[in-house]
Amino acid sequence: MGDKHFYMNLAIQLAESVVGQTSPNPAVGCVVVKNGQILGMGAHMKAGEPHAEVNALKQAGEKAEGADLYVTLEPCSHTGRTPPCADLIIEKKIRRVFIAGLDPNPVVAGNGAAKLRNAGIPVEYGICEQQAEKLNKFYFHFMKTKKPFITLKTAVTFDGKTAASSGNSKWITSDEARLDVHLYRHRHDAILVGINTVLYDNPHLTTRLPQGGKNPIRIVLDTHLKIPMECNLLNDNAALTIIVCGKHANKQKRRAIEEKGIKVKKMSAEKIEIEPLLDWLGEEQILSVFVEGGSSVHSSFIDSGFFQEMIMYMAPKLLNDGKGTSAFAGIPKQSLQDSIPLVFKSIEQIGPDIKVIVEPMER
Ligand SMILES: Nc1c(/N=C/[C@H](O)[C@H](O)[C@H](O)COP(=O)(O)O)[nH]c(=O)[nH]c1=O
Ligand SMILES: Nc1c(N[C@@H]2O[C@H](COP(=O)(O)O)[C@@H](O)[C@H]2O)[nH]c(=O)[nH]c1=O
Ligand SMILES: [Zn+2]
Repeated sequence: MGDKHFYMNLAIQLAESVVGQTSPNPAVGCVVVKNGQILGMGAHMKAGEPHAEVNALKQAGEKAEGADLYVTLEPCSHTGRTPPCADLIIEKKIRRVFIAGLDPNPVVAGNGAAKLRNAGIPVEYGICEQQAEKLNKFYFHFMKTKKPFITLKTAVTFDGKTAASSGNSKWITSDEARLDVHLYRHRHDAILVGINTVLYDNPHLTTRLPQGGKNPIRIVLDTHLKIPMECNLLNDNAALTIIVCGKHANKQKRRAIEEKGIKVKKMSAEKIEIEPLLDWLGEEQILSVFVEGGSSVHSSFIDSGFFQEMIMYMAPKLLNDGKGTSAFAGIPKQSLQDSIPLVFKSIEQIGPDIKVIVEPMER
């Protein structure tokens, strides 16, 4: 592995360590090297704080002059909440810049690299580009679509049920699988469930990992504001919570919920439609949403065509309950031709369960 890839992999590892905490900014890592000696390493810790290049160059100090700089995203050339990194790199007299990929943010895209070249600093890019892009797939998707990246997650028995006909669903999958789910909660900006999940499970929808983790914004789709006033989500103050309702939802109920400091988003239509919801979430700078169910919510995302990834945890349990809740409750289909083509991305065992990740096939 050439030394270019060695140092870019180190920068990617730095970026990987901060995934989940930099939104709405990308997770970025940077390494400053001269004569095979690492002079500085840095990552972007949090939106609004210094960028990865600033942190790495600070560590390198005056020795940065004539050094090489490896960074997992094209250095910014604009002043958002922080000054442009490209200018700092020029000021510090860096010799060469290596970047994994261009920044899809239209404000930056290519300008950072051009600014460096115009200042006489050669820029080479495309080093470990796929790995770096995968790291920031939420950010890249958002910059392209201005809508959040949607991950659907469901947990089913071997016969595809998410609950017995009694409504009971505790528990389908193992502690190990449920712990894996909390990693996704940490990495997504928001978690979303339907009102039935709230009525049946009274969930907290918080991230409970041994190492801690960030609680995502909690979103409940509740067209008629059926949410019980005494439920956990409205009373545990664990995270920013948004209840989404339809145009005709009861005004008194809306005010009562808002008095608890909970945001109520009233859509302009009677029912909650997915595309306008995603447009609004994008405007709110929410770049990724983990949709944890239930079946009717999953099906509305699937029938709308707005989902980028689906994770299914399957337990080695056979409920064999003909009236049990099926994982999906979409509109009736005439034939298999109407099924949605998927691509299996990975299949792995987690404890006694299996975890399958699929993506919709690009049409
Ligand atoms: N019933 C199961 C799941 N059920 C998932 C539902 O969304 C449930 O409301 C939440 O997990 C509630 O829990 P919390 O208070 O938010 O931690 N998910 C799983 O992965 N396995 C299962 O067995
Ligand atoms: N996080 C990051 C970059 N993020 C880029 O800068 C934008 C945010 O700018 P600001 O509001 O000033 O923080 C963000 O949308 C993305 O285009 N750029 C970099 O050079 N290095 C970094 O570490
Ligand atoms: Zn920057």
